Amino acid sequence: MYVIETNNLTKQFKNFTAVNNLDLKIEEGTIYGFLGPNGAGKTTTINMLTGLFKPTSGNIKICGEEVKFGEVKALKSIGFLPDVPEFYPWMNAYDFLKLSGELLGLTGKGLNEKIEALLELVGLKGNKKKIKGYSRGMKQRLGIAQALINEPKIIFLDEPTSALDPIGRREVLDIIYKLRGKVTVFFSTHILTDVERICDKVLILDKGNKIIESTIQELKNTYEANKINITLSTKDEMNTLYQSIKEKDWFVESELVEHKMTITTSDINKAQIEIPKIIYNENLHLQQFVTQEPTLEELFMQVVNTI
Ligand SMILES: Nc1ncnc2c1ncn2[C@@H]1O[C@H](COP(=O)(O)OP(=O)(O)OP(=O)(O)O)[C@@H](O)[C@H]1O
Repeated sequence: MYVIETNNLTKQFKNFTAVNNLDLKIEEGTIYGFLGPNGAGKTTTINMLTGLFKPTSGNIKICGEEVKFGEVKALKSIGFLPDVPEFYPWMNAYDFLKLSGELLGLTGKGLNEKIEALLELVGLKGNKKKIKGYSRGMKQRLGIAQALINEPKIIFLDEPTSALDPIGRREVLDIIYKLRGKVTVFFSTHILTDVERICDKVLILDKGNKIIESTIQELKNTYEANKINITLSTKDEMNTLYQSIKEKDWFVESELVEHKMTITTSDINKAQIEIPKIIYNENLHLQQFVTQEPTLEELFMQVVNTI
């Protein structure tokens, strides 16, 4: 069974289509990266999945239960951290989680134990500070704890790392990673390195359309490497190599820094065979020859530029 399933999910704002016929099938326990440039339709999709926006057409099932706008039944199994979470600044983390739990009908020792475990998970245990003194990263971590308080099967995190510095981002990603296999995490972002670090599966959305959905490795396999990094002994040797390859039909461009060169090629197989032959024939001293895997960023640009 899929924990999140949508068919032809569409949202129009007047004549503008923000999300277009989106089909999702997400398996339990997945860390799912929902990727797209600004304005792609990520927040609109999350708002429909969490019952905040009524879809124009299409349907949504959460844990097999149809999501009907205005009904909370299907939403009992989800937790949600919006892109701009709101807190009561005069409270501390414990009191805030206690209030959040009580609003969901949780009480007593069970709630207390849950709060302690969540504070431990998000690194805020024993922290007595008021939320108004929190950094953005601390607020996001508290927001994740709040999203988990009702022991949801799925949590939706809308751009949880976007406004954070590298340390704050790492802390949030580490928490998400710890949830792997226990909770399904649906996490939107436009930061590609975040996705690369923790996601099992990724979907790229652009202008409301699903462009691609796959594992990161499949994505990398689909989009072949097209760069080779070469290091020779000297800059002169590098110039010799450059003169020999610049007219080749597979040569696209090169970037030279001292005795290191990155070559972009239109035919990685030919380049991998011909460059070592040239190096051998010219008596050049090869120190390093590495085919560079495309980064997710390069893939993203290729994918998003194809339509
Ligand atoms: N209430 C609304 N009324 C009209 N247009 C809207 C509304 N909400 C969103 N849009 C438009 O729908 C498109 C998708 O917006 P959305 O916020 O879902 O994108 P996003 O992928 O979350 O972008 P970002 O990364 O910038 O948050 C945008 O062009 C936006 O201007």
